[in-house]
This record gives sequence, C-alpha cells and structure tokens, in this order.
Amino acid sequence: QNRQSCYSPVYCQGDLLHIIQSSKIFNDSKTFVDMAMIHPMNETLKHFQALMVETEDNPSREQISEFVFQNFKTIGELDEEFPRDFKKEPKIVKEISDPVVRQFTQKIIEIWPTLTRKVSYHVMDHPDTHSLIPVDHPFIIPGGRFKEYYYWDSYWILKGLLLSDMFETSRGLVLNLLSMVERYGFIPNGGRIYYLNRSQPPLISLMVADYVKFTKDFEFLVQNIGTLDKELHFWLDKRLVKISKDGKEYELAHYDSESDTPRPESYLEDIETCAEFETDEEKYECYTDLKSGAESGWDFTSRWLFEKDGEPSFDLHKISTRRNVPVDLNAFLFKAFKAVHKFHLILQNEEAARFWQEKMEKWREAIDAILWHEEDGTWYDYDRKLKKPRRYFWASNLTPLWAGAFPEDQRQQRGAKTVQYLNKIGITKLKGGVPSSLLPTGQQWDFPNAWSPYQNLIIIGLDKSKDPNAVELAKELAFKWVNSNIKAFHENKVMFEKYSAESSGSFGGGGEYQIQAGFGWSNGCVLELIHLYFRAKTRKFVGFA
Ligand SMILES: OC[C@H]1O[C@H](O[C@H]2O[C@H](CO)[C@@H](O)[C@H](O)[C@H]2O)[C@H](O)[C@@H](O)[C@@H]1O
Repeated sequence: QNRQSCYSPVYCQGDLLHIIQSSKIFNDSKTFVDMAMIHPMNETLKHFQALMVETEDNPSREQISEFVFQNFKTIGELDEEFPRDFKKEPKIVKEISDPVVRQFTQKIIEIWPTLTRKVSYHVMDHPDTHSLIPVDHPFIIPGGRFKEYYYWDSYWILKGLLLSDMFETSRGLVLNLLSMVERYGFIPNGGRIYYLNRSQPPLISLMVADYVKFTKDFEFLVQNIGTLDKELHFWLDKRLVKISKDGKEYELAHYDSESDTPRPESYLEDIETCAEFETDEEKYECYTDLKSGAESGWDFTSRWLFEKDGEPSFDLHKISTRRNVPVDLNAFLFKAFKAVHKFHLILQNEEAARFWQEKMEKWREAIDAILWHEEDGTWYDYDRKLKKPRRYFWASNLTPLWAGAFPEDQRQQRGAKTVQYLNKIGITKLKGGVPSSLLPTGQQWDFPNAWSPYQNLIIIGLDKSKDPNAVELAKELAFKWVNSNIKAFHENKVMFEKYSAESSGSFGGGGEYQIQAGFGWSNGCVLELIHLYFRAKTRKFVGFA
C-alpha cells in the first residue's frame, strides 16, 4: 500500500492522472493538475471510464486531449483582487533619495496588485472539482506557473508587503497559513491538494514576529500563539533525527515527506527519474526523496544527491534527501524556537516559554556540535549515513549566522570566519550575487543560479555579526544584488524567480520548468535590501546608476 500524495482520484493518483500526465499534452506537467473540472467529479470519472472502454484502454494523444478540454478548464478558480490597502507611494518610497532606486522601488510596489488573488466562490462551493485549497483571505502568488500561495515564499512576500504599508493584506496572508495548521496540523508546501504530503521550510513563527513588530498587534499574538506551537510540534514530532557524536546524542531535523508516489505536478518527470530502479521498494524510496527535496524548497540540488562515496552527485536519481541534515532547516527552527519563546514570555506563559527556551538551547548546541566546522570556518550539511559533514559550499551553509545559532560570545568571530571562507572559495568575486552552490548540475538550486532569499539571509547574517569586514561585505553584496535586479528589470521589464550569479542583470535557468517572472519573493527580498541599505538616513553608497 502506497503512502499517497493526497486523496483525489483525479488530482492525486489513479488511472486518469496517469494517462493524462503520461500523454504529455502539456509542456508543463503542472498545467493539468491546476485545471478545474467542468462537471462534478463522479461525472468526470464516468466520462473517463467511457473513454477507456471505447478505446480498449489505449486512448490516443488526440483522444486524451479532447477528453481533457471537454472536462477541464483553466479559468474560474481564482479572482484577481485589487488589495484595498495598496498604496502607490508608501513610506519606503519617500525615504529613498537616489532617483534610480526610488523609481525601481515604486515599480516593484506596483506589482503587488498584479499578484494578488482571492479564491472564487465556486471553489468554496465545489471543493472536489478543484485542486486549489480554499482560504478566506486574498493572498500574493509568486507569479507565472505558480498561481497559488507557497509557504516559504510567503515569508519574503510578507516582508515586502509590510514595507509597502499593506498591513491588511499582510494579516490575511498570515491568517491563511495559520488556518492550514488548524486544518491539517501543518502548513503544506503550497495551496493545492497535491502539496498536502509535505511542508516547506518552517517560517510561520518568524512571519508572525515580523507582522507583530510592524503593527504592534499583540492581540494577534494572543489569538494565534497556540497555532504557532502546534506548527513547531509538527516538525518536532515528524521530522527529527538523532545524531551521536563523542558519546553524546543530539537531535536535529531533516526533510521527510509523508508520501512515496510521484509528485502529481511533476508526475512524468518523477517516473522517469526513478525508472532506473528495479524494485517497487526502491522506487518508493526515490519518490519519497523527491518529495522531501520539494519540501526543502530546494527542488532540486546537489545537496540532496549522493554518489556512493558521499560526494555530491549530478544525477537526480541519486537523490537521498532524508540522508542529509540540512543547515538551513535547523537554523530556521532555532530562530522559530527563539521567537516563540519570546512570545510566551511576553504573554507570561512561563511553562511554555521554558519549553521553547530549552529547545532553542538544545538546537544551538547541536548546530554547533554537528554542523559547525571549525577548520573550514563555516557550517555544513551532515551526511547521516557516513556520519560526516558534506564539505561543499551551498548558500544555505551560512544561515546560522543570520539565525544567531552559535554560542553568544562567538558572533563577531563567526562573521569574520564567514568572510574568509567566502573569499577563499571565490564567491565574493562573482558579479551577479551568491550562487546556490559551485556545482553546475543543471538543477535549479545549483550553480550558477542565485536566489533572492539566500542573498538576504547571507547579507543580514554578515551585517548582524558586527565584524567590520563582514559588515562591509554585506554592503557590497546588497549593492551587487539590487544593482543586478534593477539591470534585469530595465532590460526585461519583469522581476525573475532566480538570477544568475555569473553576471549582473542576468536571469537563471535549469531545473524542470522554464524561468518564471513575477516574482513574489524576489520583490519582497529586494524591498528588504533597499530598506536596509538605500534609505536616505541609512544610505551607505554614494549615488547609484
Ligand atoms: O513544480 C515543481 C516544483 O515547483 C515548486 O518549487 C519551486 O517554486 C516554489 C514557488 O516559488 C518555491 O517555493 C520552491 O523553492 C521552488 O523550488 C514547488 O514548491 C515544488 O513543490 C514543486 O514540486
């Protein structure tokens, strides 16, 4: 018995999905699973049975295509929504003195209404005929093929909304995600039922922290603190691994999807990737690791691919996500424990505050013992099978600096070591930003792709360390990134999902779908950097062209 993706016989598994996705009638496998049924589900399934009988279980590509267009449609599930709290010239714009950066910032802010959506009443009334998970409030989509909300994208989208003074939209976006915890016990990867078997990096507690910091809405905290506890317990209950070192046992987390079937939105791709394996058991393991890779948000990357000797592989079928103890996941959890600990202190819940403080201290200790590498002066993912660090550069290695997940007296030293490490491996010489890795595997979370969230995590981490060289490098990297985003925007009139680290102003590629424009988290991240480095009061660069 498989652990299924989800339960719809149309969108999650079964003959209909298999036949349609195998026929390759769409260039992008996600297209079909995002279509809505025109008729009730039972009728759709009857029409499919009729097609199979009529064609003796062997419909042609044309017959499948005809069936799809007679029974499914691409419109009607999402309404465009003009956000009521949209402001053309929020405070951030007025604070920027450089005309180029100011004009760019205004253009980015103008993108928010084009990415705002609301679930239509039809989905609320007929949830079975859609893959979309209905939510009450409007939300911001990443853009392009991503027409639903995504868990970790929302963290950086929220930062951008708050900096754009869009507090009502921000509140709704957070409430939507919190409602997922109440409904499912965790926050799924994104707002489609086929994402229900996995989460994404746990950032909701930090989202609530940002929302409350901006709005001072402590009542919001009172109302939702229980839900934040619940979400973190999901990670503690379902994603923990134990690691022994020098006679001591530590607990850290890894990514681990609950399901071992192909991703419905990348169905054929997954079948092809796992085809090398002969036994069903091996295939199930392969599908689980692909889904766990998607849970990490790094789908896909050499981080999850292992050669026999433990070296990072270039072959996707050598995926073993669960074998890896990821630095960033544990840094995110550390910071979440710290935030929730602080929330409980504010709310005078002493027992809960103590509980989360204990977790935070345990994680700090474990990150330092297992993931920090003193000799190389950086953090590394940990290979559970070979019981050793994976001594390769991935942008995620630096997230403990941002999270403050190290002994408190080490802050400046860790910042200094990080600068030395980045210089030594040549990252600082790259013209477009910090790449995900130095390995050109063709996967989208590898070289030369550079993703906005990790620029911000690295820049803010370096800056927070207070080491003078690190603070200087943070400025340089922020300048480089904003400059590259502006250049690409001028040339293409859009913001991209990912960029290239190799040259300024160029966008990324690779992976299993075409480069997407929009783009939720890129917009949020660049606004955060502009807010930190380009406001008149804080501006650290002279001029910008
Ligand atoms: O359809 C393939 C995969 O697409 C998503 O992943 C990528 O886009 C997400 C939205 O911007 C982003 O959160 C993720 O980090 C990207 O790699 C989706 O999240 C995957 O689950 C999906 O299989």
